Amino acid sequence: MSTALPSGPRPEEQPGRDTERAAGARASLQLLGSLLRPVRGRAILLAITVAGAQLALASGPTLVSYGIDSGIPALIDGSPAPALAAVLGYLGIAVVGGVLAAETVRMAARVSQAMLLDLRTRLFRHTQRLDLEFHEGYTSGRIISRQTSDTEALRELLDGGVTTLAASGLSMVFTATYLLLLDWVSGLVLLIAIIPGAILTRWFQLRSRVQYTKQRNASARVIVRFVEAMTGIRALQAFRRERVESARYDGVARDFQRSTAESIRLFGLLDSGLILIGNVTVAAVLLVGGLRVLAGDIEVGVLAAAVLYAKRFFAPLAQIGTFYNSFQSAIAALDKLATLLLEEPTVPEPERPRPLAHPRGEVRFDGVEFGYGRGASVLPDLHLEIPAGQNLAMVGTTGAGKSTIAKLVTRFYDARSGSVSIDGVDVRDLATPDLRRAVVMVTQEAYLFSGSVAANIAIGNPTATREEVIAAARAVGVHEVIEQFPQGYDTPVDTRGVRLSAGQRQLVSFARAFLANPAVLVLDEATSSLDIPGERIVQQGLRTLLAGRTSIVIAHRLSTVMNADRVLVLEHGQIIEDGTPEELAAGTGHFAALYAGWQATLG
Ligand SMILES: Nc1ncnc2c1ncn2[C@@H]1O[C@H](COP(=O)(O)OP(=O)(O)OP(=O)(O)O)[C@@H](O)[C@H]1O
Repeated sequence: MSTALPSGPRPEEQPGRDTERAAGARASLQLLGSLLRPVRGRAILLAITVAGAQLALASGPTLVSYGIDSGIPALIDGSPAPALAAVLGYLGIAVVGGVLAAETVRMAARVSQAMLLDLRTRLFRHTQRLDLEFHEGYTSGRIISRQTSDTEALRELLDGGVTTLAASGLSMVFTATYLLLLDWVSGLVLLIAIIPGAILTRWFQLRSRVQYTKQRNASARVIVRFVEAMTGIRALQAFRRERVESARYDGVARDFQRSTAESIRLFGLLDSGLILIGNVTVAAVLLVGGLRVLAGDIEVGVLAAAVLYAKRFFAPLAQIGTFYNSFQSAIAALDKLATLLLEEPTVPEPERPRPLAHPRGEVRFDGVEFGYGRGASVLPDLHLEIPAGQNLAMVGTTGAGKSTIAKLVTRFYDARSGSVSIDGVDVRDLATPDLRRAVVMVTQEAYLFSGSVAANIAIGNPTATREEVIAAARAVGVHEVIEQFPQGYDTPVDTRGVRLSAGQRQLVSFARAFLANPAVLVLDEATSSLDIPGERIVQQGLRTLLAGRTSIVIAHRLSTVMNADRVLVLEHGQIIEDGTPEELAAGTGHFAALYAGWQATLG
């Protein structure tokens, strides 16, 4: 499994062509739309609540002006009702605004969490469905960031960002509107002040976009250095590279520190700039309003309200600026997620699958030509017939195409031309469950999922009873080993339970395959050298597993090869020798030389 994280801008982040961008934006919008659809009722209610809260809060200064201009004179005249109405009104909108604002947070969290849950499960199901070609090309580091940092970026935006942005925008619109209605001259002063505010915000956006990219890249480099050093810790310590690696890590960590400090400085400039513009606007409104009060054009209460409006107008701009980066990264994340969700498996399900109820296990390659992606041919023209029940061992130099043949039988990939068939049925015409029942692949890594040993074996056949699981373990010779674990078959195989040795893992994966009981077994034999008793047990288990079924084994051990019914020697995707092990060993070809070499090492 590759854990390499890309350094620098990832290919998907590099500027694409306009059409691709437009397609990406369309895909993003479609994804957002499809996530919103199930929660649209709640989202509309949320929008109404946000608008209601802002409308209520923005009416505060108007009530103040009413209180000053109408309430106080009436109070002096002995009528307290208008002043009381103003005070109670103000209290009322404070309560309504507060309640609605709190409700906004609660509702936004519910809407966003529902959308994110939907997105997360969709992502998991989708990436799980995608074929090996996709997974071999898409590094695990990237797939992890889709599920983590990208969904997190979206969460930040959906949880609070969108509502804050909407609330800020609405607050500015309502504030300006109220002021224009109350006194259009003061409103005009406010609108003029928008110009420097907008220029400053735009400047900040441009600078911060550059700075933010720098910061993200610097942060990615810190992670890459860390992951590389930790995954290569054995080599690092063995070759005493600690000092060199520390120096390299210090370098990237310092870069990250510098770019973060620069980002904070930019925020500081935006904030103080906006405060300055806000205060100058307040002074201008006060000056213009004061003169108008003196001239008798407006009342003092209106001036007070105008000053309050001017003060509250610029506050949300800083928030919009702060959210700009989150907004940017959420858009980028959405684009990447939408692109991933549009990936289609390159091995499609057949439209009209042909049944294969009782496979015998005859495998045929007819004129198969295959290469990865658009790359050169790995298998130029393969013809191969494996009768049902034959044990076939494949040997050959590295890169000869052995694993590729295995991946075509299991239909992890499709041939470019020609056909691969089982019992005369093209694998492309088999429904996935039929194919997976007929062909099982056991890989070198013998992957164990977290859970008990029994659960790991039962993956071969989820409907198997405990007796059947034990019988499978017995058959491949791992029963006694499992019995010795603290909780026997119920022992967890993760950090809470036992750590299985390489040989034990192989045996558990043999038991799993035995339980699956496929007609065709494809096996990439592990290269790991076991101690001799371990080796013998594994060999015995292997023999039981292979007995009575067709098997294609990428063989690394002489004993496996010599036990096979037939051996293929491959070179550059071509079969250069084909025969029984004895025949080939007695001949003068590649296998004979390989056999002689093996014999020599055995001493
Ligand atoms: N996912 C892939 N994408 C592109 N090329 C690949 C991929 N997997 C294998 N290849 C190429 O296909 C050729 C055959 O590889 P394959 O893994 O089938 O060889 P192999 O005989 O199994 O080798 P080994 O014994 O080293 O595992 C090699 O040239 C390899 O570089």
